[in-house]
Amino acid sequence: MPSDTRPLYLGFDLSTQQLKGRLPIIVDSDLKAIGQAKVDFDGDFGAKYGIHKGVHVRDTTGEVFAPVALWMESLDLVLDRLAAEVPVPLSRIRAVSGSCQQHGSVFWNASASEILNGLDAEKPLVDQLPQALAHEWAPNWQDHSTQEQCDAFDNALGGRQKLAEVTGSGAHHRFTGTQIMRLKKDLPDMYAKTAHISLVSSWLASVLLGSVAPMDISDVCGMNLWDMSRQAYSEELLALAAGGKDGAAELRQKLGAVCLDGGAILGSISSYFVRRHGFSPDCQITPFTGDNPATILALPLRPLDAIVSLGTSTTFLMNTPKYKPDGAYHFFNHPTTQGHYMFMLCYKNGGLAREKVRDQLPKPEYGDPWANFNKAVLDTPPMDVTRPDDPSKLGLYFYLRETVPNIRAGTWRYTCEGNGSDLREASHGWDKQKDARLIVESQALSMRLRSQNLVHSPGHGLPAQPRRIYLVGGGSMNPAIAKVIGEVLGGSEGVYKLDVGGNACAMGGAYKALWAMERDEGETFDELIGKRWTEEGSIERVDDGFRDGLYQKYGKVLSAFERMEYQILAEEDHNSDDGHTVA
Ligand SMILES: Nc1ncnc2c1ncn2[C@@H]1O[C@H](COP(=O)(O)OP(=O)(O)O)[C@@H](O)[C@H]1O
Ligand SMILES: O=C(CO)[C@@H](O)[C@H](O)COP(=O)(O)O
Repeated sequence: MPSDTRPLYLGFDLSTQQLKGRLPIIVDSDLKAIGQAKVDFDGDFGAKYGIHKGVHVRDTTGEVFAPVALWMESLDLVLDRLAAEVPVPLSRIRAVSGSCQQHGSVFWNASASEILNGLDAEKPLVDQLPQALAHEWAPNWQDHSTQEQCDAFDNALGGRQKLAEVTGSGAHHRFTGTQIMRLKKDLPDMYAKTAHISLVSSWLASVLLGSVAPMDISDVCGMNLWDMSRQAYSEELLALAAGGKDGAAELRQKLGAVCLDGGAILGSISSYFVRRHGFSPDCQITPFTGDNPATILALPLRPLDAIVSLGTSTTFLMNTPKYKPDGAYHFFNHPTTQGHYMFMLCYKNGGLAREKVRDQLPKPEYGDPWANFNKAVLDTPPMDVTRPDDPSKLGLYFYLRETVPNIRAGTWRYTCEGNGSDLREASHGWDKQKDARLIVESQALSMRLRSQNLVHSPGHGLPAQPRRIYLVGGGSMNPAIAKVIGEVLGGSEGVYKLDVGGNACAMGGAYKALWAMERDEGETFDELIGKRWTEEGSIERVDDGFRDGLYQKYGKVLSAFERMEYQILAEEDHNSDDGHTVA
C-alpha cells in the first residue's frame, strides 16, 4: 500500500494536567508514531478557569474537581494543533481510542443525547456542550472528601476484604461509587437532573461519537460498583450509593450499558469533527479506557513484568491472570484480554510530592529544573547509610492525604537499624538534601511492600522481584529516579523507559484502536501487537535493576517501613472527621 494511504490510529490522553493526542502510523510489521500535539491545562487555560495543576481544591472538605468546560475547549484546541503539527491530514485517521484519568465522573442532563447529536461545527464545543451538563464540575481522582461513604462501602458486604473480593478494590475516596453517593447527598437536585453519568473516558468517547458512549470493561472497575465474578453491576452496592432499591434501578440506568469487548466498534465519529476538524466520516470510535489500563497496552507486557507510571500520580501496574484481591490495592479487568487482570497500586503523592521536595533545594539557574534534585539523589547513599553502624533513614512525604496507606498530609522522618529493628522518629530531622533520595526510596519501598505477593523468583536462585520494570510518565525522563527505583524494586532484566515516555497511555489507546480495526477473528491484543512491536526504537535500558546485596538490604527494612506507617496511622484521632481506615 503506498505510504500516503496507510490508515492511522489516534490515541488521546486526557490526564490530570494535560490533553495529549498521539498519532502513530501503522505499517504492516511496525508501529510508528508520526506526531503529537498537546494542551497544557494550566499553561493554556489556567487564568481563565482558575485551576492549579488542572484542578480546583477545596481544602476544608478535601474536594478536588475539574471544570468540564476546560476539557471541551482543550479538545478543540488539541485537534487544531494536531492538524497544524502533523504532516498528514486527519482524514487518514481510521479509528480513535484513548485513555483518560480514572474515576472522575461527568453528569449529563436529559438533553445530552440531543445536544451531542446536533453539534454545530461552526461553533466551538464550549459554546454548545455545557448546556448538556447537569453539573459543571467533574470530581477528580485526588478528591478525598468521601470518608463517610468509604466506611459505608467497606461495611456494606461484611468488611473491606469482602468488598475487595467482589469489586477488585476496598473502598477508596476517589472511586466513582463513593463520589456519586456523596454528590447525591450534597446536591440532590443536581442528581435528580442527571440523565447519564459518564467516566472521563466514556465522556470523551461520547463527545467524539456524538452520543452517550458506554463505559469500558476495565475503567468500570474503578467505581467500587462492578461485581468482578458476575461481570455486572452489584445490586447491593448500587442500592447503597443511590439510597435503596428504587434508587439502584435509577442509578443503573444513569450509568448505562458497559461495553464488554475492549475492541468493539462504537460507531462513526460525530459530523462535528468531520466538518470542523477534517476527520473522515468513516473514522470509527472504539471504547476509551482509563490511563492506567491504557498504559499496560503500550507494549506487550508479560506476567512478572511491571510498569511504574511516574505522572501526577505514581502507579505500579502488572498484567496477571491471577485474581488476588486485597483492600490495599486494585484489580481491574484487563482492558483487552478476557480472564486477565490489571494489578494496580496508586499513590496520590507522586510527581507533585517530588516537586515539593525539589523546590526546597536551590533552583538551577538554567537548564534541567531537576538537576539539583538529581545531584542530591546521587550524592546520598542508600538510606543515607555511609558507615556500617549508621542507622537507616526512612521518610514519608505526603502533601495530600495518601491512598495507600490512608495517612494525612505531612512529612515524617524515622530511623531504624539495618535489620529493621529500633524504629524511632528522628526528632531533629535531617538535611533537606537527603530528602531527595529518601522520597524516591520511600515511594519505591511502598510499592515493593505492597506488590511482594504478586511477584516470585524470576529463576536462577534470585529473590522474588519483577523481571523487567518499565518506566512511563513525566518522571520517566529522570535517570536518578530510575536508578533508585531499580535499586529498591529490583528487576532481574533491568529497568527500561519507553521512548514515548510521558505518552505511553496515549500510545496504548492508539494501539487499542488499531487492534479493534485490524484483529483477525479471535486474535488477542498481545498476539497482534506482539507480532508488530520491536524493542528497538520502543524502549531504552536505563538501569541495571536488581543488585545482589543492596536489594536484600532494602528488604530488611520493609517491616520497619510498614511499622512506621502503622505508628503514624495510630497517632490519628480515631474520632476525628479524617477517619482512620487503613488502606
Ligand atoms: N525530568 C523529570 N524528572 C522528574 N519528574 C518529572 C520530570 N519531567 C516531568 N516530571 C514530572 O512529571 C509530571 C507530569 O507527568 P505526566 O505523565 O505528563 O502527567 P499527567 O499524565 O498526570 O498529566 C510532573 O508533575 C513532573 O513532576
Ligand atoms: O486515580 C488514579 C488511578 O487509580 C490515577 O492514576 C488517575 O488515573 C490519574 O492519573 P495521572 O493524571 O497521574 O496520569
